[in-house]
Amino acid sequence: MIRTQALTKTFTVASRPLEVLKGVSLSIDAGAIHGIIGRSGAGKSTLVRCLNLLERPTSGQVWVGDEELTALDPAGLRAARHRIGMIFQHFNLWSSRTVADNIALPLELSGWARPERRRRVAELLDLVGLADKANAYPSALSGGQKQRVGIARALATRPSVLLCDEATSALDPETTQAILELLRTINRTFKLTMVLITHEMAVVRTLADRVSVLDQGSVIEEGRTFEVFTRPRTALTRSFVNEGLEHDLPPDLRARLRPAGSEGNTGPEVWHITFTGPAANTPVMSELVQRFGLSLNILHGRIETIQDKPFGQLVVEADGPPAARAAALAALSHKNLSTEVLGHVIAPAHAAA
Ligand SMILES: Nc1ncnc2c1ncn2[C@@H]1O[C@H](COP(=O)(O)OP(=O)(O)OP(=O)(O)O)[C@@H](O)[C@H]1O
Repeated sequence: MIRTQALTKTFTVASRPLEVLKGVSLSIDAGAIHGIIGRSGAGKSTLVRCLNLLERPTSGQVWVGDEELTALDPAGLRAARHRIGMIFQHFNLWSSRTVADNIALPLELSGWARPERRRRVAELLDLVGLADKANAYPSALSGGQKQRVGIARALATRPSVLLCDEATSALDPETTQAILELLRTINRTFKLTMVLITHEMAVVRTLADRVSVLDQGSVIEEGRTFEVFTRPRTALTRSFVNEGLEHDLPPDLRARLRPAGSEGNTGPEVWHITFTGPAANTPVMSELVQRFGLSLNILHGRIETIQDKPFGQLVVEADGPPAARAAALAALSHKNLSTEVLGHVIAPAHAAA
């Protein structure tokens, strides 16, 4: 449904070229929800704005359906944009228009007659649960309600694609969940293809079928969300997946944690083990103790779900001779468990020094 080929975008900032997208090729199936994650400044917003040509790429092509948007004339592009909805972090509603009139705007622009507009707006208000707010003004709505209006407006002309630029970043966690559920329902009911740009990993975990990781204008990792999150291949993706993990460690231990491989690595190590599939049902920990004579101290554990599939994460402090630890890590890898050495723990006296 959406394809980009070697997309580049260079801005000119203070008379100097700033290369923000460096050859991005994406392919997103019809009906899929595709997440794009990356650090601030990675180029996510620029990329999503290039998908509907709000931003014209410097080079490369964009297709939506069978149509190459980058080859269209202005009239063709205006027509194509009716098939691509977009929602924004700050909703972008017209404050002087009522909720119903905000939703009707794209219908007016594409020439719908008044009776059809009225019918379509009523349908959309029902869909997003705001039938009783038709005549309210945006200033009288909560953030979640404003985003519901944004979603209704984006869907007004029955697009086949919905672009979501940080759609829940301005909302509290509870409202975020409600909006994500609405987006999921819309995706399933209308088989709408969605692109989610976000820095919130929970959003991607909950909704996205696939995810691309953008770093300094290039896609460095792409795959099914479950695979990318349970087996990250790059350090950047690992840091997204492990977000918050270090904060869940006991403060005393966190203060004594040093990077793996740094000097004085004689103390216990801290391992982060991710359990997926059949291995989650085997007594892995007791095997490590019995077979390798390790002493294991469980520091933190959590079960998360990605699109309703559970996976476990365990952080343990592993003590024992280096050879036994290495053998245990090899055994974990043999069981197809993903293990990362987060670091080693130095003695309290050492840390004080
Ligand atoms: N219109 C523009 N003119 C000049 N520079 C721009 C323009 N739009 C974006 N940039 C620059 O491009 C880079 C990428 O910005 P972009 O907003 O795409 O990143 P992002 O990954 O969405 O970041 P964030 O998560 O912080 O929104 C930044 O350095 C930004 O300053």
